[in-house]
Amino acid sequence: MPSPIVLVADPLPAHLTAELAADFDVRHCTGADRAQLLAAVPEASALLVRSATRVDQEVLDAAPRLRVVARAGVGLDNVDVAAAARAGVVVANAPYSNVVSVAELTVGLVVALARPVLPASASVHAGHWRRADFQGVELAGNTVGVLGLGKVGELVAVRLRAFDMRVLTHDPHVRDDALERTGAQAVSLEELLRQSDVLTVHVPLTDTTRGLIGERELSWAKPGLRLVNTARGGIVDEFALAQALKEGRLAGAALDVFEFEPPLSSPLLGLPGVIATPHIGAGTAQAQERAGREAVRAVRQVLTGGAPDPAA
Ligand SMILES: NC(=O)c1ccc[n+]([C@@H]2O[C@H](COP(=O)([O-])OP(=O)(O)OC[C@H]3O[C@@H](n4cnc5c(N)ncnc54)[C@H](O)[C@@H]3O)[C@@H](O)[C@H]2O)c1
Ligand SMILES: O=C(O)CC[C@@H](O)C(=O)O
Repeated sequence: MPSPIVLVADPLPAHLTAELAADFDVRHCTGADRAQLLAAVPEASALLVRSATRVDQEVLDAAPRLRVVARAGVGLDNVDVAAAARAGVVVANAPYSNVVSVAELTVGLVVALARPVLPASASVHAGHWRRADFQGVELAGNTVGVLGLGKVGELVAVRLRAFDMRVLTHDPHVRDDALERTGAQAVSLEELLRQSDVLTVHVPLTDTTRGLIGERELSWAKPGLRLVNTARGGIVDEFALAQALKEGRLAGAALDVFEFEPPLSSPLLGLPGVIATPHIGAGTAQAQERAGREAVRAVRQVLTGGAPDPAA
């Protein structure tokens, strides 16, 4: 009997896909366009993705043999989980694989907004020595608002408490034990914006969180707010954010994620005070290894008939 086909649609560590190739027919279509994906998927029993490949009804319809979609990462907004369930396809993600990496990048961005490290470095490289141009603010004593006190939000809160920041949170499903571990105080979304010097976004992108931080919410912002988003584009309205930055109501923003990636037409690109990174929250060797390993394990479990770990 021929080996089941495992289609690798986004880049994963090569040694992990090589391990799978010992037992399955592993085929790669990383960097493929939509038409190439649709052409490759009909034979596949398993599909391995990260955040770039959109697995929607059209892909599922084109894949009658598909038994598992394994997402090497946390967010499942690129997978139509309900459609997969209807088609009897297991969806598995790697919920703890990269949360430390995302939290560490977030803290780095919070620091980089408070102390203008990036423009100062560019200035020195350009041959200048302008110490007075790069005054920042201390984080100690500032208030950070953590929007979404889940796995990443909690790690960020604990790390920023160590900077002597006061931590507020807004999360409709917040658990008491998370509040205890972080020392965060739960407030409404409006109070979060009114009181925070730094707002950091850690909610998933869903129908209810799309546009959660828009014009109205930014009108509540404490003057000089600095905003960090390492969760998903689409949660923060990029046009409303750009307007608030241009009007000087916000002091800066750091974004690892954009509504459209790459964000070629984002109003935020080129704005002073904006730090932009190319969705690298999970971009560490350790996170990639863990996420890839969990995804590969899910594929193996489903294709060999073991009980799969459910997506979280
Ligand atoms: N930049 C990256 O590379 C990267 C990597 C990993 C995860 N992420 C993103 O980070 C997100 C968060 O990850 P996580 O592991 O902390 O998820 P999580 O599920 O553990 O936590 C999400 C939290 O958001 C809360 N929430 C949901 N709706 C809310 C709302 N309307 N207002 C306030 N809070 C709300 C939930 O109650 C939960 O506590 C992921 O969904 C993913 O999109 C990005
Ligand atoms: O594909 C990636 O590495 C990004 C993953 C990240 O956004 C996640 O949700 O886990």
